[in-house]
Amino acid sequence: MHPLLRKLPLPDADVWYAPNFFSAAESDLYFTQLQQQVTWKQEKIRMFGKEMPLPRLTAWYGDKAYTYSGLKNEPQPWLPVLQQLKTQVEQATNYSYNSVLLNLYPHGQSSMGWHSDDEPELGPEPTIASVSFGAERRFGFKHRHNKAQQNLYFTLVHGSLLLMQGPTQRNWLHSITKTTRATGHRINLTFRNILS
Ligand SMILES: O=C(O)CCC(=O)C(=O)O
Ligand SMILES: [Fe+2]
Repeated sequence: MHPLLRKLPLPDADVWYAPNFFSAAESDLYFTQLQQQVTWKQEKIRMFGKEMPLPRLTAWYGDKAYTYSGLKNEPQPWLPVLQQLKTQVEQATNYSYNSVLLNLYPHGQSSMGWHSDDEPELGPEPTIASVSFGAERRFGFKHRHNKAQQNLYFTLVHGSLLLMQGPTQRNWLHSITKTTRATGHRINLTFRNILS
């Protein structure tokens, strides 16, 4: 494992975190490039028979289509900046990815509800590498089976790398919680490998 990645204390999981995976200068540059070059979309999902805008902007790049939150995502072709990030993340995590989901959270009320990345096309024990730039946000973990296990929260900082693998998705949900604090833009990328 890359020396900057430290194992987080979650039972029944395999989660690693490197707060300063990218330097400050590198992170600032990536943040600006991603904000400007990515084609960000405001997607809608059907919930309880109603069309609801997702509480964040998203983009999907890579080699394969993917169904997420009930949406069929047709991929856009890789951008050089995304390919460069992918290579760095692949070297650090010793794994290869063929897709990336990007999320842009414009303010503190922009969020992601509790979910697992457990779609069948990710396989039984998906490896997911998550990179964050911009504003710091709280990332929550909730155990799916053990009600006595309290939720655990970590702050994902500018230039950080989070790696979730093994039984993590089977045993835990995760989320980005809302905050009433004034918060700037945050960009997150989750690199995934879609099986065919
Ligand atoms: O923004 C984040 O850190 C979480 C993203 C996430 O969980 C996802 O895209 O599935
Ligand atoms: Fe997720």
